[in-house]
Amino acid sequence: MAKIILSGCMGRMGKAISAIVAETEDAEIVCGFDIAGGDCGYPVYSDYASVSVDADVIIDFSHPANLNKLLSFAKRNDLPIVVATTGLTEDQKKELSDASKIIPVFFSANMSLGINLLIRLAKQAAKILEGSFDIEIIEKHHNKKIDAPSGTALAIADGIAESLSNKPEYVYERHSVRKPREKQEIGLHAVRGGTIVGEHEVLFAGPDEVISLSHSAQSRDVFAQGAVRAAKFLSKKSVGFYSMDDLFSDLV
Ligand SMILES: NC(=O)C1=CN([C@@H]2O[C@H](COP(=O)(O)OP(=O)(O)OC[C@H]3O[C@@H](n4cnc5c(N)ncnc54)[C@H](OP(=O)(O)O)[C@@H]3O)[C@@H](O)[C@H]2O)C=CC1
Ligand SMILES: O=C(O)C1=N[C@H](C(=O)O)C[C@H](O)C1
Repeated sequence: MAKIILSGCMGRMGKAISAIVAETEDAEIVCGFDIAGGDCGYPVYSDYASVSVDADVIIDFSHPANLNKLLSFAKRNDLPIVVATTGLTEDQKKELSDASKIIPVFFSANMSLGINLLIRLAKQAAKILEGSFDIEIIEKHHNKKIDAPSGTALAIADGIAESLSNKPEYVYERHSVRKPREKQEIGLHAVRGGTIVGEHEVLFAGPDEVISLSHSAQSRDVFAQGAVRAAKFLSKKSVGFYSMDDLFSDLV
C-alpha cells in the first residue's frame, strides 16, 4: 500500500487524484496540503512545517511558490517526492536537482503516457527533418492556467533541442516583427480559453508539406493516473532524479 501525501489537494488535479486513489487498492492518501486548508475526507494542512505523518511518498500539483517549503518538508522527513507543478524557474529546477541528492525526486511537466510518446516521436522527426523543416509548437489550455507556455510545450522543445545538432533559439509568440523566420528557431505559442484540459501540437513545416504531431488530453485522469503510478514507482526507489523515461522505459 503506497501512503501518499497530496500537495495541492484542493485544486483541479488534487481532486482528480483523490478520485483515482479512492478507486485504487494499493494506494491511499494519508493527508493533504493546501494553502487554505480544506475538507477532502482526509486531514488537510495549510501549515505543515511541524506535521508528522506516516507516509511513503508526496505528490505535488500545487504552485511554484510552494516548492521550497515542500522540498524542505520532504528532505526533513526523508520522503520521496513526485513534482508535477509547472512554471518552475531555473533556480527551482536546480533546487529539485539538489534535493535529488538527498531524497528520490521525480519530475515531469506532463504525467500522461501519450505526451511522453509524442516527445519521443518529435525528437526522431526533428533529427530526420533538421535543416529543411521549421518547427512550431502550439499549446492550448483552460482559462485558469497561470503559466505560459505550458511546462509540456517547453519539455517538447527541450527534447527536440537535444536531438538537433544546431542549438535552436526559442521564440515565444510572434508579434510586431518585420522580418522572416530564422531557420534555427522553435516557435512556442500559447492559447488560453474555456475548460480545455490540455492540447499540444508540434508542426514540422517544410517545402510544400507539413507534418503535425498532436496530443489531446480528454480529461485530467490521464495526468492523475500517471502521477499515482509515478508515486508507487518512486516509493521503492533510492535517492536520485527520475523522469517519465524511467517509468515508461518498458512501454515506449
Ligand atoms: N505534470 C502534469 O501532468 C500536470 C501538471 N499540472 C500542473 O499542476 C499545477 C496545479 O494545477 P491545477 O490543479 O490545475 O491548479 P489549481 O490551481 O486548481 O490547484 C492548485 C492548488 O494549490 C493551491 N495553492 C496555490 N498556491 C499555493 C501555495 N503557495 N502553497 C500551497 N498550495 C497552493 C491552490 O489554492 P488556491 O486555489 O487557493 O490558489 C489550489 O488548491 C499547475 O502547475 C499545473 O500546470 C497540471 C496538470 C497536469
Ligand atoms: O495546467 C494544466 O492544466 C496543465 N499543465 C501542464 C503543463 O503546463 O504542461 C500539463 C497539462 O498540459 C495540463
